[in-house]
Amino acid sequence: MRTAVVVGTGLIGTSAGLALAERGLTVHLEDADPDAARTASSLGAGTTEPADGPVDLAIIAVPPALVGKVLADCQRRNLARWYTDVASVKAGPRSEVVALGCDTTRYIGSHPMAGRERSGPLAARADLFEGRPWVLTPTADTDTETLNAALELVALCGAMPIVMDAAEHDRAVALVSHAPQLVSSLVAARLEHADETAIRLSGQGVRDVTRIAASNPGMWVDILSANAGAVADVLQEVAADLGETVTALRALEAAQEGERRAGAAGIEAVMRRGNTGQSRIPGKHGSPPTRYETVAVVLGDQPGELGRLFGEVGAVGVNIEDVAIEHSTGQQVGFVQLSVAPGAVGPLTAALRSGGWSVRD
Ligand SMILES: NC(=O)c1ccc[n+]([C@@H]2O[C@H](COP(=O)([O-])OP(=O)(O)OC[C@H]3O[C@@H](n4cnc5c(N)ncnc54)[C@H](O)[C@@H]3O)[C@@H](O)[C@H]2O)c1
Ligand SMILES: O=C(O)C(=O)C[C@]1(C(=O)O)C=C[C@@H](O)C=C1
Repeated sequence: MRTAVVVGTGLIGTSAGLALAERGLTVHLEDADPDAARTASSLGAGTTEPADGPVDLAIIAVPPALVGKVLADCQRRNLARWYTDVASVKAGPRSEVVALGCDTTRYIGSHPMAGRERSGPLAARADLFEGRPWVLTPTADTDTETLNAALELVALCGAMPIVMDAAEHDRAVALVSHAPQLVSSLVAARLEHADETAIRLSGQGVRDVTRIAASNPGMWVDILSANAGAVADVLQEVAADLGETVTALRALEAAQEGERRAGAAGIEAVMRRGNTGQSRIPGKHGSPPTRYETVAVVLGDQPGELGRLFGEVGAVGVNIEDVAIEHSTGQQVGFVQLSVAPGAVGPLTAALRSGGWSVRD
């Protein structure tokens, strides 16, 4: 595979573009929002120039409810030889693809089990998929060549392919992704009106449990709408466990020692079941996660500054692994924090300073 087009250059599409471009593929970028495609391109994920003929693989990285419509449009434009999508649910998009009369021999559903609580191209990173499972959902009519193209995509992104049936996939992710997302949101929702004195004490525990509560609500309504029954089944079991846990906690406050002992046993049981469940979660396969360091650049609030900065970083030959932008209220400047490999900090700082950029110590 030598050429690809990414349709939808948000978090996942841009991360895939970065990984493929890093491995020497020519990647074309498209998005309904031209700014998103331009930003992805300035990060090094590919070009916004259209391809001059069909590419090898089209990667459709749009919200789940749009997969069918976007695939039909891409096939009508003969954008690629093979097509895949990366949506977090698989059965719903597949039904729409069939209903819209798409060529299913050249399409395979897929889902990288890697992501972040942030959306958009600026949250993308080239190593997002490294060592992660990437589900492929071929059907009887999927051409072998289509499956092979998807397997090559997974390998190029450093992920681990797992072939599954779409419905089986959706039941599995209800348990390991969709219900945990809602539980995280529910825990974080308790903080909404909490007293500031309590919030100030937040340590790593609550941060770990609520990280994904920062996720995009619109995208999750889309995902959960396509898997509501399976997620409700998991949450109903969680609710039953919660009910028993509340009863056990109330018993811990009882006057009678026997009742208190029963309460302690109930809490210990749920903690032990949690230990067992947690110990079953496999570690990240493949290479250990890379550690990055930050280079903080002061940016004037003028159009095109961000693109100019990314261009200069690219010219120095440094990969931007992550970006955070902080605007100072009432000031015409912002700070851009570029995450880069530790070895790149010195040369990048020197190059940017000599190019007239203000880099914070
Ligand atoms: N966020 C995650 O953690 C994660 C992980 C794995 C898979 N996914 C799946 O990947 C897909 C993309 O998610 P994301 O997190 O990258 O979202 P995102 O919001 O960061 O990006 C989605 C992009 O799609 C674009 N888009 C919308 N409609 C379009 C259209 N008709 N044509 C072209 N572009 C269009 C948007 O402008 C946006 O740039 C979703 O299907 C999601 O379920 C997400
Ligand atoms: O780690 C995160 O922030 C995620 O959102 C990742 C996560 C997950 O639940 O593991 C979320 C949804 C995607 O479909 C795949 C991955």
